[in-house]
Amino acid sequence: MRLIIREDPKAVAYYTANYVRQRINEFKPTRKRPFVLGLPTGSTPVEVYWHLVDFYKRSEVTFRNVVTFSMDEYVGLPQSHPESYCSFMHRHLYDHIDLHPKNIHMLNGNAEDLAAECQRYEEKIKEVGGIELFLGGIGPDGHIAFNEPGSSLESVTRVKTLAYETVLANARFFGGDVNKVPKLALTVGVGTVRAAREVLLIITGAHKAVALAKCIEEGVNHMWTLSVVQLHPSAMIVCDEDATLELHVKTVRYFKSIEQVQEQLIGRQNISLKGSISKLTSSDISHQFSAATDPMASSAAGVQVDPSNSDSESSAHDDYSTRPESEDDDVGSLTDSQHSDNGSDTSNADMSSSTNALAASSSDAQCTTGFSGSSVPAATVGSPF
Ligand SMILES: N[C@@H]1[C@@H](O)[C@H](O)[C@@H](COP(=O)(O)O)O[C@@H]1O
Repeated sequence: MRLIIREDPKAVAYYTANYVRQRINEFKPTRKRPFVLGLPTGSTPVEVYWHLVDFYKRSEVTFRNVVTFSMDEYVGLPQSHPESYCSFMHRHLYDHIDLHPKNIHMLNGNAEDLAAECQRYEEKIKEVGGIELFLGGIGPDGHIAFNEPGSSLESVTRVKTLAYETVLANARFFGGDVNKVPKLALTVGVGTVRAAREVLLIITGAHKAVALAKCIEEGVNHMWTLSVVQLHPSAMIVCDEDATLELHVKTVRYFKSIEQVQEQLIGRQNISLKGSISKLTSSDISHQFSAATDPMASSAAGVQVDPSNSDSESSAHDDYSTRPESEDDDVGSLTDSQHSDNGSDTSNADMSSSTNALAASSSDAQCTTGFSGSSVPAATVGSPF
C-alpha cells in the first residue's frame, strides 16, 4: 500500500486528479479496451473532478474511451433530486467532459427490484472486464462507498442500511435535517472495491484521522471497512497532513521517506506511475551515490520533494508520462527490502525491517556496488529521522 501525504486538501485533489489523468493516458484506452473507472461522491472528490474537467478542457485527457461506475446511490430519492448521487456526478463531472452516455453506469435507487438492480450492476462490471481504477473516499467511521461498519469484507453490490453516524454526516447536504436523509442506499460492496485492479482512496481532514489510523495501523477488520486496502496488491491512499494526526510519527515518517528514496536514491525515471521499480541496475544506485557526493551534481541527483508544490508534482508526473508503460517490468537487481510482497512496489516494503527505508536502501547499495560509505550522507537524502 502506498500512503501519499500532501499538505492540504487542495494538494491532495491535484495529486489525485493528475494521477487519474496519467493512468488514463498511459493506459491508452480504445473502444474495445476501455479504461474502467470507479467513482465516488462526497465533498472530498469535488475538487478532483474540477481538475479532471480542467484537464479535459485543456485537451490533456479525453474520456472518450473511459467507462465509469459510481459507487453508490440513495434509495428512494428521485434521480433529479439535487442530492441524488446521479445529480451529483452529472453536476460535477459528467456534464463537462466527453464521456459517452452509454459508458456511464450508476445504480438506480428507484428500481422496482433493488436486489436485481444490484446484481445487474455486478454483471455489468464483469462484462466490461472489471474496474481498472477505483477511486474512493471514506466516511469518518472508515466506510468505503456505503459499506458501513460490520459490512462483510467479501460483500458485493447490495442494499445497505445507513449507520446513524453516516446519516448525521450527510445531513449537511439536506439542510441539516437528519429526517430528510434517506436511510437506505445501494452500494458496491467491499468485495467489489477489492476486485478492482487498483484502488485509490482520498482522505482529508482531522475528522477522518482516527479512521485512517484504524485502517492502516491496525488489523483488517469489518468494523473499519477501509482496512481491507491492506489486502489489496495495488492500493494507494492520498491524504492531507490533518488526516495523519492520529498516526504514529513513525508511520508518517516511513511513508514520507519512501518518496524521498524514490526521488533521491532510486531516481524518478526508474519508478513507474503505479510505484513499481523498473529496470534499475546496481550502477544506477551507484550513480546516485557518486552524483550525490559530488557537490556540483547533488542538486540534480537529490531533488527534494516539495509536497505542497503543485508544479513540482506536475513535472514529476510529466516525467512518468513520457516513459513507456512499465508497471509490470522486472524489478532488476534490488534487494528484498525494496520489494513489496507482490514483488513490485517499493512502498510495500516490510515496515518492521525497513522502518528507516533510507538506511535499508543504502545498505543494499553497499552490497551490490561496493560503496564503502557507512550510510547515505544525511545531506543527500534529507533524512527525516
Ligand atoms: N457514500 C459516500 C461515500 O462514498 C463518501 O466517501 C463519504 C464521504 O464524504 P465526504 O467526502 O463528504 O466526507 O460520503 C458518503 O458516505
